[in-house]
Amino acid sequence: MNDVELAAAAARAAADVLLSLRTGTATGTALGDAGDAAAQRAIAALLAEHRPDDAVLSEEAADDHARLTADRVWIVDPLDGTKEYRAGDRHDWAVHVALWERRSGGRAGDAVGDATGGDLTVAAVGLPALGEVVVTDPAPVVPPVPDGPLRVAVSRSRAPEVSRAAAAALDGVLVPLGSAGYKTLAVVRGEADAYVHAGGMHQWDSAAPVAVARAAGLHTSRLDGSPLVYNAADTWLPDLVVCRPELAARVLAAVRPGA
Ligand SMILES: Nc1ncnc2c1ncn2[C@@H]1O[C@H](COP(=O)(O)O)[C@@H](OP(=O)(O)O)[C@H]1O
Ligand SMILES: [Mg+2]
Repeated sequence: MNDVELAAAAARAAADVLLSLRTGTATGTALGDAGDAAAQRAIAALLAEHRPDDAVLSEEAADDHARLTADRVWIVDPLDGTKEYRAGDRHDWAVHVALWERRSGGRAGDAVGDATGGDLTVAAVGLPALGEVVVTDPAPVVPPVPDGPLRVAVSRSRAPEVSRAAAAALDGVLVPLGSAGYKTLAVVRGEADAYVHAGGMHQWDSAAPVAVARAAGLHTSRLDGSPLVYNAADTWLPDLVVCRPELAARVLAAVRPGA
């Protein structure tokens, strides 16, 4: 099994346990907690079996700083959009499995290009409620823009002000959705044209979806236009823009800090 096949298998394994828990008796917070834990176990077991020497950074496990000197680090969010998952009848939640690899010659703290000496290389994002797993290879093909106003995906529970600025700059409309993975994949799958977030997030919330979005040819960056850096010591990665490349200049002009 190569890396992308492993990422997809891990996302599928997590999707299976999450879907099966959702048809059981647990509801609300108990369902969210059970889902987080079961999806973490499913992914961790596959990674440990097939890549025992790789490091892992997961929302649901202690952060082992050995990852900072490792050559290969899986960045995992076993269940992104926990609120939407536990709502029971929503489809906007996701499973994130990404691989970060050190560039040849890249050192910890390397300041060249990406500040961590490496970057995301492979990923799978599971959209269990849709029965889909979207991967970096084969790269997804973004459908053409449909007629109608441009659509900016935004957190349904904490919509940042900059998302409104982006929608205004595009003469577009806001589409409130849960899960950073689902919103990024909404742009990949042509349900939205941009996704703008600010105010807080961690590396695992965006790593796998951003890798898939990059593979699909979409623009991905921080609000200030700088690259999204993964496997940094601090897991906090608080803002991002994912959009069709032809919209990037207009979106960034509207959301840049101080704009
Ligand atoms: N201000 C913030 N601080 C920390 N995490 C945030 C955040 N805003 C969003 N997130 C995280 O990003 C993911 C998507 O959020 P949203 O659905 O609001 O867009 C969620 O991940 P989890 O569901 O894995 O916790 C959420 O917890
Ligand atoms: Mg998350």
